[in-house]
Amino acid sequence: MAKNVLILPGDGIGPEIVAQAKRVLTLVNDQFSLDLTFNEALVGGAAIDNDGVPLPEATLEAAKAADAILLGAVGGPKWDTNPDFQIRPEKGLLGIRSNLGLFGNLRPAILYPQLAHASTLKPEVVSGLDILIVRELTGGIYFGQPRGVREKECGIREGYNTYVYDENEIRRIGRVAFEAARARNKKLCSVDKANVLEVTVLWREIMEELAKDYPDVELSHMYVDNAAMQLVRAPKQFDVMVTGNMFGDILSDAAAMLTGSIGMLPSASLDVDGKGMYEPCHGSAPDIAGQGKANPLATILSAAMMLRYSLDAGEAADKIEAAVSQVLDQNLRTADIMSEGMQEVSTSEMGDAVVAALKG
Ligand SMILES: NC(=O)C1=CN([C@@H]2O[C@H](COP(=O)(O)OP(=O)(O)OC[C@H]3O[C@@H](n4cnc5c(N)ncnc54)[C@H](O)[C@@H]3O)[C@@H](O)[C@H]2O)C=CC1
Ligand SMILES: CC(C)CC(=O)C(=O)O
Ligand SMILES: [Mg+2]
Repeated sequence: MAKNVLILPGDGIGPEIVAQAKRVLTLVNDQFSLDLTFNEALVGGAAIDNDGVPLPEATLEAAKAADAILLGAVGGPKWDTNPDFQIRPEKGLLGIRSNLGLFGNLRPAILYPQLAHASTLKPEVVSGLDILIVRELTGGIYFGQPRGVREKECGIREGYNTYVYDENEIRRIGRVAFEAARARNKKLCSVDKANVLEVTVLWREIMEELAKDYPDVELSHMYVDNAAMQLVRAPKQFDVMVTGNMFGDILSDAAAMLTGSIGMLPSASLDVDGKGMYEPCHGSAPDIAGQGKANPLATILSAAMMLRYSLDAGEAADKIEAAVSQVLDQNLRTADIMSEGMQEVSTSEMGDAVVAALKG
């Protein structure tokens, strides 16, 4: 039966990187007779420009109807000064995540051995790195109410947000993380700030409670400030990390650099049934948009995750990941992962190389 993939290019480098991932998907669709169909819709700044809102009703309906979603990135300076905070590109992305219940964000940080020298960290610190950050995606301070900017009685303005998780939200992301750890090296580190924030005292308590169901998984806890430090000091001590929305956002960008570039880090955002949206961990990179400099590999690897997790096409996913490895073996590098002796290529040339490797 045909399966529909909704493509949301978004803003900045979004359309450039998604175009390369779509070429790859179109090719494996033929090679593996996957019977995929593709639709496209607007989200983020592109949707604000066209429809006046970052998440048009038609886009949300198409997202709900799709079997899987591939997103580029949203945002950019053009919309950053919009006085109505609801009419910001990022609200479009957050709206899809919450409306579709995509609470489970998997962000694997894997160092391709060919890129050991592209990382800003010493090769011996990062070589062989393979960690998974499990980030809660539809709760925490990014969604908590109340929020806003108000005026105090004295006339001074104050901004406020609410960091809130209920125990069910913690339990369901905890289960995702324990299951992932069970399928990997059976080590789970829960990251919190339980020395300061009550919400994360509860988080820690629920993780401990869940641990009783997973006696084969070794659970540890770490404060987020230490976790940020440990990630750059000795990242290979981690197997799976689980944390809330904001801490996961920050730690995964830090983890991205361990792999050589944020342009290498894919992600999956899954609901309770495993339906998902797939996107690179980075943003719309306005500083390099339109210049053919963006690394499309995180998006191509996100497409591979989509095939594996939502479209029952694990073999096609394996083939894409092998093709990415092959182009790195050919010494082809976009600017962000460029190092001495390598050949610098543009976004579309990197796409050409992956397509050529897939055609073998
Ligand atoms: N998922 C999403 O759609 C996200 C959107 N954003 C939005 O993106 C915009 C820019 O945010 P920034 O903080 O600058 O983060 P960013 O991730 O867009 O860029 C940070 C740095 O990494 C570089 N970079 C990012 N992706 C790259 C790639 N594929 N290849 C090569 N270099 C790459 C950029 O050139 C920039 O120097 C903002 O409007 C922000 O809100 C930020 C993060 C996630
Ligand atoms: C809404 C996004 C801008 C959040 C983000 O940075 C991310 O999901 O990585
Ligand atoms: Mg982020």
